[in-house]
Amino acid sequence: MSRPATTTITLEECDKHASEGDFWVVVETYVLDLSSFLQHHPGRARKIIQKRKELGCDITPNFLNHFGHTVRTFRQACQEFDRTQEPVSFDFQETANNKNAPVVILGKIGSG
Ligand code: HEM
Repeated sequence: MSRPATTTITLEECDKHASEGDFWVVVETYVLDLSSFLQHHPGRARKIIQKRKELGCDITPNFLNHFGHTVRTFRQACQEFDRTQEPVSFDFQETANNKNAPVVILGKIGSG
């Protein structure tokens, strides 16, 4: 069964969102909007920006080096996205008190 078009995003589209105020990355085919979260990343904004410059928008291997609880929080949000097929906004425990720093799963990489 095909997915609704709104949840399928091309790599080319993701590539365009590379500025600090408009910053998307891909982890395990999920497209994440980190525009709000970037400045609150516990490992500093520049770590993510630097990896994105080196690798392009898919930073999967680097994200998967994180603590287990960070990866688990991400995967739970992915499950919710798969269930609802709608964008999912979530907080990591490190930034949960700062409601201005959600990560949003916008969709999944596909051919459009
Ligand atoms: C979707 C959310 C996140 C993304 C996309 C992300 C991405 C990244 C990337 C690409 C790096 C660079 C790794 C490298 O240099 O190889 C990094 C480093 C780091 N991240 Fe995250 N991260 C996220 C969430 C978090 C959270 C929730 C924490 C809190 C536990 C965290 C803590 C760190 C720390 C401490 C480092 C620095 C490690 C070092 O000094 O080399 N990140 N992150």
